[in-house]
Amino acid sequence: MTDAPRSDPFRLALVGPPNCGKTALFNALTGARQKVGNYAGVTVERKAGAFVTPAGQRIELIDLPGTYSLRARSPDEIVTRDVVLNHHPDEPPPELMLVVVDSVAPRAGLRLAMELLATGLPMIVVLNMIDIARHRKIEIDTAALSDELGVPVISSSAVRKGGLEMLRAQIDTTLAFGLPEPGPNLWTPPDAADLRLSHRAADRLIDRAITHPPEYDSLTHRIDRVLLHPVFGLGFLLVLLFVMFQAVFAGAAPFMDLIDAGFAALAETITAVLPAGLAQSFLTDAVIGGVGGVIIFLPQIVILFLFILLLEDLGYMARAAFLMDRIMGGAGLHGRAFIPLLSSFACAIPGIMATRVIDNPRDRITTILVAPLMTCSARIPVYTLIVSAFIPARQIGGIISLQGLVMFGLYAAGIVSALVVSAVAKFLFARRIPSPPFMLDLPDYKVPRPRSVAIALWTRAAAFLRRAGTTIFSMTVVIWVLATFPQPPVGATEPAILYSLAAKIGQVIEPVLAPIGFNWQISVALIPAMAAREIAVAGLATVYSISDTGGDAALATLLASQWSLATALSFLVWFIFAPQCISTLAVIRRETGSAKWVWVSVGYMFALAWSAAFVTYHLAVALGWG
Ligand SMILES: Nc1nc2c(ncn2[C@@H]2O[C@H](COP(=O)(O)OP(=O)(O)OP(=O)(O)O)[C@@H](O)[C@H]2O)c(=O)[nH]1
Ligand SMILES: [Mg+2]
Repeated sequence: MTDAPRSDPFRLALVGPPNCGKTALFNALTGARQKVGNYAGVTVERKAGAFVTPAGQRIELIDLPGTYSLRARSPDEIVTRDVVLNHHPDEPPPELMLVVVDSVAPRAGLRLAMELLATGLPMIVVLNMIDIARHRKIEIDTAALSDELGVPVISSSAVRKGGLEMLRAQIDTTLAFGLPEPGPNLWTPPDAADLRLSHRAADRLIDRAITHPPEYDSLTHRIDRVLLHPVFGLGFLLVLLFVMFQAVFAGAAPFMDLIDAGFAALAETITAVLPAGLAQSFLTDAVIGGVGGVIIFLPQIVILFLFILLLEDLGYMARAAFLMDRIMGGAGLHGRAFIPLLSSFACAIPGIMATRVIDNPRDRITTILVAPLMTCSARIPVYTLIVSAFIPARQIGGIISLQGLVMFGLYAAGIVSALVVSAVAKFLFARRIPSPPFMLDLPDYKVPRPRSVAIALWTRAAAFLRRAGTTIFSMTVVIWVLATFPQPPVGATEPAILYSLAAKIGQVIEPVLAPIGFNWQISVALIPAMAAREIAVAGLATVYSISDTGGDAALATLLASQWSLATALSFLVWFIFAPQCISTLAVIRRETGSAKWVWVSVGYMFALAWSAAFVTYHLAVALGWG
């Protein structure tokens, strides 16, 4: 037995099948705030954190994507395999594995534990979610499991107070006795027959050590009889999405008014205190008009994220994927594409990363190509601004807001075009290759915990505000400078902004965008908006408030008086398709490992954006909305 703690940290890794609570354990042990969710494939990257055991031993803990076997197929599983089998030359292998097993559905985890024994690495088997198992009166004989496997087996609950005590104590015990030298690595990729055999071995283990109460008609099964019903289930999903977008639009309105009033008061104070001039213009036009004009959308973004987080934690995501499988399959999308695409409603970047759960490279690339068409939260400010400026705030039938309906239509347009593009891609490239069958574990429903939802919501709201304070702010400053300088010559008769560099740049680009009804002000806002879509709003706000000499009219009012409905519609359609986000393109480059797919994305999306906007604009003009 060694007495003093080792000075350099021990390297421990969390390994286990998807959705067994590895990240929840990681967060609970290290105090990190990595994303957890009640569906398979939440973690797709390796993440490291640190903590100190009760005995004072420093630990470096690695959280890994879930996998059923080291015979990795999809890119996320390969991450796990490479850490466990030490395929990274510059990273030492883990010294101890914490093999996490879902106590309620232990088969996959126990089978994996048996497979991992062959790697020769020491391990502790952690029966997680023991709180649920106890609640269901599932009896687990950990001593028997430990005897059979020949390794320590303890139980834990990542979400209950005191649920980690045994795990911490066991880590100390294992380390105090000195880790055994890793045995020889005898692991070989199991084939189908090996897997069948080892599943049977896992079943024997379960028979010996785990007793289930007879006939447990769980709440999950009862709920699923309705929610997975081919007709009611799909109806429920549609109603749910509809309510979600109505809530995003209508529920946020009072809060947005409040923020708006706050900024208006601030602008008034500034105009009263500072003399008219560059400083006043910078603060009111760039900072308040531009950045403030984006921050106003925080309530909508928070409501959208709240819905997504609740659905993720409840365990509804995998059900929605199951319901959509037929429809998506018809469009040539893999069933596993659903969760990445739904995540893209928040932001295409995590959405594209989530495609790592798709093992077939062709299916994965198709999903990556269409993910940016889903309406990400950065489009919310753009859509809301134009919708509130041009669509009357009427109620249909007294309950459904017309503006909310148009928003819903914009989201639907993104979804439908993603389906069409993937169908075309399938038709062009892969007509004869059948898609493999879709298998996705349906997790048990879990009541979301308010604390973790609140933390996750705060993390996302903070990220939005940080973006407003950094990327959006700096781009807005650039636009303000361009729109302010050079200043008009003495005795100039035209509006000052027409002498600025921005006007000159806008006029150069205008010929390309004039056929789709865009003026030079829009052209000026679009280029910096490549850094983030919200900048289009901040940019328009800055340009229009610099040129607005009449006072402090809201941007929506200004736009309504300056743009035709045809231009507004064309602008909306442009933002459905245009690849206005450099970060997304960078992630496509990284995840596909080639610049080719970046060019394919940029090319098809700009082409689609321009032609769809062209058709929309001319159709609208023909209808007399020019
Ligand atoms: N009741 C209960 N819920 C838990 C426990 N551990 C995790 N959960 C929940 O189970 C779900 C899955 O947890 P994650 O930590 O995301 O699972 P994971 O193993 O990291 O999943 P992947 O990253 O997809 O492989 C989440 O909804 C957690 O809140 C537990 O001990 N008890
Ligand atoms: Mg995880």
